[in-house]
Amino acid sequence: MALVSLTDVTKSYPPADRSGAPVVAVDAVSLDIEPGDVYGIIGYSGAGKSTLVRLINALEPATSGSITFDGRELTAMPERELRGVRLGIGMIFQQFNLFTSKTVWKNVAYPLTVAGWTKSEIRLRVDEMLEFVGLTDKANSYPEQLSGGQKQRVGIARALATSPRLLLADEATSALDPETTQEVLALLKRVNREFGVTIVVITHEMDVIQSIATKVAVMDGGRVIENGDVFDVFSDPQNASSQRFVSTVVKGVPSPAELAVLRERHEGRIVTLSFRDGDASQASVFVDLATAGIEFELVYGGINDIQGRAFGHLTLAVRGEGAAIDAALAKIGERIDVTEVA
Ligand SMILES: Nc1ncnc2c1ncn2[C@@H]1O[C@H](COP(=O)(O)OP(=O)(O)OP(=O)(O)O)[C@@H](O)[C@H]1O
Repeated sequence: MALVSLTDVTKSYPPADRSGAPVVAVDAVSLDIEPGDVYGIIGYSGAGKSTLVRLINALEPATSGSITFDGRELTAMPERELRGVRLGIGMIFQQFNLFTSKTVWKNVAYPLTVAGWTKSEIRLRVDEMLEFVGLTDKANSYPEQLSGGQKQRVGIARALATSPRLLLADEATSALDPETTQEVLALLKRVNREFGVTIVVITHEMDVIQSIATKVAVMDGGRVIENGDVFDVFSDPQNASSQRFVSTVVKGVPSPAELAVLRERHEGRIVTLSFRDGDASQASVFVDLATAGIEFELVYGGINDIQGRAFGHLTLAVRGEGAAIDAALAKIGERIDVTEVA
């Protein structure tokens, strides 16, 4: 059973002025987040990601549709019960949202105090969490004495202290430099693997999805326009907006401008070969070209690795006798996608 299930969920806000139309922030979204998923939700600013998060952690009611958490319908639940559900959901933020007047130790202890844990239980748990995030030596520091990465590690320790089943990370690495981002993402991977916590990662950065997510939903104008396994969406995005996001991290097919440069620099025909894990091997394709007496040169592209599975687009300049090239490309085209681009 899905841990979080959204069926046809819509959230609209009243118009800013009386003559305007309502703002549909989330539009007929259906999504299943399974236990153990690291589910990435990507979209540009205004796509509806933060609204979706507020619906999942029941901070706001949906206008229509159904949302279940662990099989329980949230939409009709009384506030007292919703509070219980929220305890099962941890949250981390772009700006960390730590209490600046409390030490690191007290920040992590806070949700446990609210949940009514005893002093000795709290002591054990806070020490355990600080050790997990590698900040035992910072227990008595204040947030302002920490780097951004350390602050987010405190945020993670605090969010996980009460052992939630779901962690919502809303642009949690957007304020961090690339190296610190990778450290925090590595920590989130451990949270997922070692504690079995399901994670929803909201971001506008595709490399965050590439590093950590197992599934991804692309949002645009309040709608989920594409979703599925990260490998499938990265290796074969179906939608123009998804293609734009993918192209920020995957060097794929050359753009028209890049193609013009390639054409100037290289003689012969230019073809793009698209490889996908499970298709023909690169070696067999190159053997086919060589046996047909075709000269070839790799001029653009690369191979990507998504969770141990490879895919990529290799653009070649090929030279040789026209009919021989046609025959070889036709033979290769039976096994992988071949696009003659110039
Ligand atoms: N409380 C609100 N009242 C009115 N309109 C809202 C409210 N919250 C969000 N919206 C509108 O809903 C749309 C989606 O906003 P949302 O913040 O969910 O997008 P987002 O993808 O999270 O963008 P960002 O990354 O900039 O936060 C926007 O047009 C926004 O102006």
